[in-house]
Amino acid sequence: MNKLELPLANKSLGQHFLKDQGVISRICSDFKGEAEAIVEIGPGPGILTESLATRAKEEGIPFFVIEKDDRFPDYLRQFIHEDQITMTDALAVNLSEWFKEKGIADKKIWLVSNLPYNISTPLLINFLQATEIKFMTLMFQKEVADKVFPFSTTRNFMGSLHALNQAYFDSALLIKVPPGAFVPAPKVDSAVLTMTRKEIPLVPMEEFHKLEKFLRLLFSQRRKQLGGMLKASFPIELIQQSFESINVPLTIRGEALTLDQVLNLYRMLKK
Ligand SMILES: C[S@@+](CC[C@H](N)C(=O)[O-])C[C@H]1O[C@@H](n2cnc3c(N)ncnc32)[C@H](O)[C@@H]1O
Repeated sequence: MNKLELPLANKSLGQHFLKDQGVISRICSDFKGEAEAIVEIGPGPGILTESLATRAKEEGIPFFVIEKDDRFPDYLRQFIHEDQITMTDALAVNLSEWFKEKGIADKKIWLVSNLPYNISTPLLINFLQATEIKFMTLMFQKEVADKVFPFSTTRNFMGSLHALNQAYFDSALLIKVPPGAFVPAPKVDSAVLTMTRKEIPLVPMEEFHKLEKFLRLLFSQRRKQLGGMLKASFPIELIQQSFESINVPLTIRGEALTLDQVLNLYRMLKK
């Protein structure tokens, strides 16, 4: 059968279709021999899905996708079976329940996505909390990738997304991707991160929301001195004591903290 022509991209669903074979094969060959099940979010017309389906078959491992755009099942059925496709809003899915339904909750799940950029951060936050996901290969807009895992600067550059991600995953840059690798070309550069869940999280998963809330506060005004900013939320003596114990002045700005310092502050100031 001839492959169906690519449909028109729907910008409101963040659709930019990958066309660069080099990028496609780098993504699809990540975590070879380690993943026990594959999940793709936002397969679209199946550009990554085709290679992922071949790999899943070769390795004899289950493969499922979640897509929101009703136009795509016809395309996806060229590569996978109807039962492997869930048509819904990925943001609304309780992933742990869904993994159970699919019979893959006890497998080491590898999640792959060329993310819809408009919702990449809330999706990532959901992925971090689904502990069945052990590996991720995710395409982000470069600026967002850089916040998750700062790779384009050599100086320390702490932020809330970076700290949250590093508490649960070890990350690295897999590949930078120029706009020309997609149709239609986005206005921004992109980057793919490869991420492995830490065996022991730096902060227990039960405290995820508490940590997230604390980090939002800590990095809410990046340019402000932390001591002054935190005064509105914590007693000054506690702030002084905490900063002394991690050996930083009250005048420090959030972005200059190390991950250890951020997490120690969290442990001392959490409510
Ligand atoms: C950047 S495109 C990637 C398409 C294809 N995987 C590729 O690599 O070329 C993002 C995909 O996510 C889908 N998408 C957008 N919002 C979604 C949502 N809330 N839930 C599930 N899929 C969504 C889009 O329809 C689109 O197929």
